[in-house]
Amino acid sequence: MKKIVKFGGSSLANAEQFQKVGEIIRSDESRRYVVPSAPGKRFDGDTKVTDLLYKCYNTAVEGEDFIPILQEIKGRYYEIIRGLNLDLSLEDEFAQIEADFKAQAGTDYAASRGEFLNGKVMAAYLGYEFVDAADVIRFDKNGNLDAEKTDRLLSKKLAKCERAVIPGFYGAGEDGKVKTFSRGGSDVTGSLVAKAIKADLYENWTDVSGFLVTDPRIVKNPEVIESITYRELRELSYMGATVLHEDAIFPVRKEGIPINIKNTNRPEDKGTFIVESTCKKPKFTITGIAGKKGFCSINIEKSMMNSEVGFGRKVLQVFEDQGISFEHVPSGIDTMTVYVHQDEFEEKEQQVIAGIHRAVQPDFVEMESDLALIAVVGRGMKSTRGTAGRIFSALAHANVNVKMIDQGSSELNIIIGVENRDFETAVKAIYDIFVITQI
Ligand SMILES: Nc1ncnc2c1ncn2[C@@H]1O[C@H](COP(=O)(O)OP(=O)(O)O)[C@@H](O)[C@H]1O
Ligand SMILES: N[C@@H](CC(=O)OP(=O)(O)O)C(=O)O
Repeated sequence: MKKIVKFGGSSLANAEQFQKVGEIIRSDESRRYVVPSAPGKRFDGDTKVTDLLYKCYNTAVEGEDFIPILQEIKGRYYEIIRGLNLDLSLEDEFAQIEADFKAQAGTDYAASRGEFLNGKVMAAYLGYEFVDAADVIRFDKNGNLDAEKTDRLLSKKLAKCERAVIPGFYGAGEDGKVKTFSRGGSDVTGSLVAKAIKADLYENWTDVSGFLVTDPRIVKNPEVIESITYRELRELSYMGATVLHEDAIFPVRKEGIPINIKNTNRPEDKGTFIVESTCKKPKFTITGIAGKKGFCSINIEKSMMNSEVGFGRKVLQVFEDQGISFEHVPSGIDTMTVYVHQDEFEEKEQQVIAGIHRAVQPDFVEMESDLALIAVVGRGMKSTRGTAGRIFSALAHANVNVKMIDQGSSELNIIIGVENRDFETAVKAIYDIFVITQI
């Protein structure tokens, strides 16, 4: 039996958390490969080491004194080292980091040092071998993960390690330059390691007892999802359920390796199992609710749009030419609406509008910003009548105005657009109807 265990920043924020992690790993012989994140927040209002590193590096680039911030980061690691009574010095590593910051080694390199240093501490604490992710996780020249090469390098290296610590979040290009995944990317590293070692299980340890039906920052103590399919999870994590990085699913999904989300502070809780498929019926009609704020809609109207072959393609081409990806495109007979991320769209707004006018000569283009999208996801929805009806009556009761509805053809999810200010109310109302009152 081989398990890979990934611990998030909340599980490694200080020595006390490290001790819990140590106990978890030592209590099961098969927990042989460990992927740590950088130390996270120790308390509400604290700063993650990764954020301190970004700040420190930006200060260096601006030519200002970055040493006090670097000292603060060093303090975080020595607090852990001392608390664990480890005989470990990070002086050489910090001297190197200081020199590299002066030489402006890059933002990704800077951010990656959080995981690099925590990997060193973890390896010393457990007596496991340290494997630098820069040697085994490869990015191509466009900055995308080279999945095949990574798999080859990782499996070759780890075949020779009985027990190893591989820091999360980063790898390197062919030229050796360090590159990180997007935020939360240690989950992806865990998944890549799971695939490479053909793990029986990928345990992802965090500060909640599994994947919850909805975000605990919106609904107090939501129910835990016992089991969820990769497809459902992909929808939820893409739509903002931050507990697992949206790209962490692909490597393990190919191999059918289950992921178990577990709580470092309550290891006895079963957590959530993420699997390829399951005949277990979900406890409720829906599996989960997630959502994101900050979208913008561009509504295009033109009489007889329905008979103009190629209309949609021409409109979407304008977005493509500006490098903007679209989220949803609901359409009517003479209307078509494109939903995009507001931050991506705002700076190119006028070019897009001009482009649409040139491409399709619309009668009318109207925009609306500050919108939120909510995804209601569940494999059980397909076989249940009235799901959409229940959602909309709950939203009407909560006085939420629905701006857009999009039901995927898989019937796995329903996407609802609302105003940003109604977002939390809408999520609570949907949770209530399906989980609390169940009417
Ligand atoms: N549906 C959800 N289920 C569980 N946690 C969620 C969900 N949506 C958002 N979260 C948030 O995700 C957090 C865990 O992810 P993250 O902060 O990345 O943890 P870690 O530091 O362990 O990687 C939880 O503390 C919770 O606030
Ligand atoms: N430390 C990185 C990568 C990461 O995955 O962290 P965490 O596991 O704490 O979400 C970040 O803050 O983005």
